[in-house]
Amino acid sequence: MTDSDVIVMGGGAAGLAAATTARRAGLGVVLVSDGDPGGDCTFTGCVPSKTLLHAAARGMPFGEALARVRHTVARVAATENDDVLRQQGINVVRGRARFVSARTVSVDDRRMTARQIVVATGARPAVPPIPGLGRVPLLTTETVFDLAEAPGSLAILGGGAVGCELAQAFARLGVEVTLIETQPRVLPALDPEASAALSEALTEDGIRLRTGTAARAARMDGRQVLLDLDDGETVRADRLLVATGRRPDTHDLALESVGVRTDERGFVLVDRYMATGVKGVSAAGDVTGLFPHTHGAYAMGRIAVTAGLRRTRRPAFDPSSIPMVVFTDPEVAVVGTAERDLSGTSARVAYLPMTEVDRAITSADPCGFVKLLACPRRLLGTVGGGRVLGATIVAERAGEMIHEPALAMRTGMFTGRLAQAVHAYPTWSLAIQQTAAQFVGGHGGRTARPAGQRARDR
Ligand SMILES: Cc1cc2nc3c(=O)[nH]c(=O)nc-3n(C[C@H](O)[C@H](O)[C@H](O)COP(=O)(O)OP(=O)(O)OC[C@H]3O[C@@H](n4cnc5c(N)ncnc54)[C@H](O)[C@@H]3O)c2cc1C
Ligand SMILES: NC(=O)c1ccc[n+]([C@@H]2O[C@H](COP(=O)([O-])OP(=O)(O)OC[C@H]3O[C@@H](n4cnc5c(N)ncnc54)[C@H](O)[C@@H]3O)[C@@H](O)[C@H]2O)c1
Repeated sequence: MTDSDVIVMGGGAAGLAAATTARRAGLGVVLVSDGDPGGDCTFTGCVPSKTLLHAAARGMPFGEALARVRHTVARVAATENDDVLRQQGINVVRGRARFVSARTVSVDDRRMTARQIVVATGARPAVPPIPGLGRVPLLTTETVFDLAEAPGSLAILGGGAVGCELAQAFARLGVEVTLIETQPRVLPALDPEASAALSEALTEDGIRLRTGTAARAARMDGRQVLLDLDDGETVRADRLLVATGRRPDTHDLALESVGVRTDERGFVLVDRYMATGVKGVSAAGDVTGLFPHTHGAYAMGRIAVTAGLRRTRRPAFDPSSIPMVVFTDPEVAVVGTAERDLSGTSARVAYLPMTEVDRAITSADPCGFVKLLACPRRLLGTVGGGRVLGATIVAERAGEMIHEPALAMRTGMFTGRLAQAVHAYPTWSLAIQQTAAQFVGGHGGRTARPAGQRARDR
């Protein structure tokens, strides 16, 4: 029996953050990982997908692009492997962890106890119950980066972040891509204008978008996959990638035996301190379903440990000002509240198309926009432009630009400060200054409008 202060189940972003935070606090830590530390982000998520997008944008041949992916994954994995963790004093145990009690975990025939246990077991691709799909050799994000050669054609189910990013990467690598999304638009959870701008870009890349329709059956015809869609069309492709979301990896943890509650999809229920309600047991990362991105997983992993250490001023997880980015070209970046949730309120919207931003004009294709949302401040009203509630940016560098409004939100800044701060010319970020100026006077004839009201001039 091994005894320690903290046992972390899972070696992905959340688990690594929990383990390193605990170690830095001087605690004895056991990290149980059933695979190489790094998890989804390093091996099957962010790192391979961003490398593939980068290689595809530079016109690399498929074989070279996939070799680049393997090389990059190995490079990142080497920064967080067992040796690196052991040097930090983290005791890495390989195997699959399972609860024996709220203080005891088993890994194969080994038992370990700790005062605190962090569940950070992540999520796995979810495959929808489409008749015939079980008999089709499908790809998921766990296998797509292992392809030895380029398929001639690829059908992708799901137009979320994975579907859009990989559709563009494969299309630019010369693969004929059809993207099928049940909702009426790609990235259905985001601002409709962002979906429209990205749809245009994906279509320009030669991707066939089939939105607002579902596959009702899947079958093989020789070596090809056939998908019968609701609207009567049959999509034929050499390979099929399923990117329809993820399910939590909790089925064999014996959570119920220790009283840890899950929602109807199996995600672990936690409060804002990442506590499960069972004393000493917390959870972090994708397994909670709260904010399924690496930086969210890191933040949750840190909080799961630090909140357990402190009685007062406990850090809490607050995703309201954490940005997320879809790394397509153009990038789509979002933080905070969306315009559709502000209709009928006193919130105002400032909008600037990239066709009016000099840096975008100097690039080949000035597509996209910046949209900032702000509301009056208590007692002060719209003085100083109010405070920032959210932003959606579609632009070549949207992923970098989004952090300025995110910081404004996090620090409760007056929106007008973004307009006052002199930005360098001609940067992409200058678009933030120009958009913010619409809350405090105007810019280029544009002023902020009430949320939910369509602008006359796009
Ligand atoms: C294709 C793709 C691209 C993505 N791109 C981005 C991006 O660009 N930016 C971004 O922020 N996010 C991105 N994400 C999301 C990001 O990868 C995840 O949000 C993040 O990796 C979640 O980390 P986690 O630690 O919660 O879970 P995971 O990384 O899944 O880690 C959980 C680990 O626990 C292990 N495990 C499971 N059960 C047990 C057990 N019983 N015992 C021991 N170990 C166990 C698992 O094998 C895994 O290694 C992407 C995801 C995908 C699929
Ligand atoms: N850049 C990033 O931060 C990034 C990139 C990729 C993935 N991720 C994360 O990884 C996770 C998985 O991404 P994802 O894109 O698979 O999930 P998702 O939930 O973001 O998107 C899944 C999409 O599939 C659609 N869908 C569901 N069932 C379908 C069906 N039967 N046929 C066609 N479409 C269907 C949904 O409407 C949705 O648009 C998400 O949590 C995502 O946030 C993040």
